[in-house]
Formats: sequence, structure tokens, C-alpha cells
Amino acid sequence: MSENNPMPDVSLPGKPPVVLRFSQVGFSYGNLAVLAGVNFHIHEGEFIAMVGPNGSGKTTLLKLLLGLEQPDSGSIKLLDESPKHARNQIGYVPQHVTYDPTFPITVREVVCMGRVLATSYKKTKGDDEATMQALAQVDLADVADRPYSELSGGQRRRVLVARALVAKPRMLILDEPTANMDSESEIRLFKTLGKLKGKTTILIVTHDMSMVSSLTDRVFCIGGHHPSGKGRTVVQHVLEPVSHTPEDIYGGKVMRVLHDVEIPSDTCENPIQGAGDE
Ligand SMILES: Nc1ncnc2c1ncn2[C@@H]1O[C@H](COP(=O)(O)OP(=O)(O)OP(=O)(O)O)[C@@H](O)[C@H]1O
Repeated sequence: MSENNPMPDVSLPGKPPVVLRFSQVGFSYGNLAVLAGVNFHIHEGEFIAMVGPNGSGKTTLLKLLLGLEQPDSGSIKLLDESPKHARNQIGYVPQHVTYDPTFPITVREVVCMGRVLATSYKKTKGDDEATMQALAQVDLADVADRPYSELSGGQRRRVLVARALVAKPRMLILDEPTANMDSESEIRLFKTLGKLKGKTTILIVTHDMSMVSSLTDRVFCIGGHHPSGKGRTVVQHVLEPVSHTPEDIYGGKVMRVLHDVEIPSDTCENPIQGAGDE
């Protein structure tokens, strides 16, 4: 597939559909060029890591993906639609949530907010059921009626995952999910993500460039500058299993991101089906 002639979002036989496609995307804040010629796609059910150093454009890429910013050039298709139209089908787990610890809100209520926000109607019986299901998915059903402020930082992050899951999203995006977490909380979070793997498409955005969880199917890096000099581009890198590392990092075995060996970002080895390049 040539860079200037991206393939349409039509799945090949035997391949899961493409849920997100960036085609030749460029974006600047005024004179500050951030992204240029960005081409990548994600298939339904994949577990993807998007890595990049601080200031490389990860948040900008998320804003484009969610339709909060518009690309200067190129196009973005999310679930076959424009990001603005499709973003209510995305579960987003932010890095930071500011909350007032004196505000008396329970874990159950925090999770249910994800349901109300996504569907914009009054709370129903179905919401209660979905809330408890989402809490069970993150192994926190037993704390449903505790005040949110009493939970540890790691538990609160999992509550936010439940809040994102409660509207049954087609894709889950986690922004720096393990920032400021101890290793035990990290393990529990990745256990939760391991259970979700394959059931929903998962995109983790992180500045940790060197290692990712072995749950990861493919890793994209926002890195080198585009030949045009007008911003950074995104490439796909190869993952290598690492032996002799403690298994408690990233909630299981870790994979090393090989930055000296890259494969073009518009190809896909499709680890789900083990099929050839697209
Ligand atoms: N609203 C804005 N207006 C102008 N420049 C911005 C704006 N937001 C971000 N930038 C700049 O765009 C570049 C990319 O920023 P972005 O926040 O996307 O990077 P990041 O990879 O998410 O960084 P970090 O890991 O530090 O959060 C940076 O140079 C940043 O200073």
C-alpha cells in the first residue's frame, strides 16, 4: 500500500475490520508542526501500544482521534465514521481526574456516570446492572458502595476503567495507565486488561518507549521527524520477548520495543489471525 494511496477501510477476507485509520494526517498548532504524514491502522480486537517521548504529540493524536482537533491534512476514520460521530463508542480512561475528596460519591456512582454521559438519558435499572457488570470486570464489585475517595490510587484507576467499560465501548483508550502506580496496582490493572484482550480493541498511550506488556499485539511509535520536516511521524516497531526480567513489571512478561528495527506503519502482520501483510 503506497503512502499516497491508502487502502479504503475494507477488511480483507479473514481479517477483523479496521476500527481506526489515520491516512496521511498532518497537524500543527499555529506555527508549531506536531504531526506529519501519519499513517497507521488498528484492527478490531487488537491490543496496541502507542509510545512516544514527552512532547512528541501523543495527546494531540488522541485529540485528533476523538475529534477534538481537526487534521490540517489527511483523514481519520473511526469505526467507519468521522471521529466526532463515532467518539461516543469510545471508552476513554484519562491519566488524571480531578475530584473533590470531600464530595460524597460512591464507587458505583462514579462508574454509572460513564453510562449516563454516553447515553444522555436518565438512570435506569439497566444502568445498575451494567454498572455492577463493569465493576466485576475490574474485580471491584465488592467496593461498589464505598466512597470513591477511600480507594487507593490503583483502585481508582480501575474504577475509571469500569466507568469507560460501562457503556460497552467498541474501543478502550488508556492514557498513561500506569503513571504514579506501584507495581502491585500495575499487575492488577494489567490482569484486568488481560481479561479484556480480544473482547474490545485496546489502545494504550504511554511515554514508556522501551518496554511494553506482553499483552501488546503491535506497538506504534511517534518518533522521527517526517522527511518534510513538518512534524513527527508514526512508525510500527518490532517487539522482542525479554527473558531474565522479573515478571512483576507490566503485570506479566515484558516485551522490548526494538527501536532500531522498524516496519512501515501502513503494514499489519495481524497478530490476531496470523495472516500476512495488508
Ligand atoms: N494547545 C496547544 N497549543 C500550542 N502548542 C501545544 C498545545 N498542546 C500541545 N502543544 C505542543 O505540541 C507538542 C505536542 O504536545 P502533546 O501534548 O501532544 O505531546 P505529548 O506526547 O502528549 O506530551 P506529554 O507526554 O508530555 O504529555 C508539544 O511541543 C506541546 O508543547
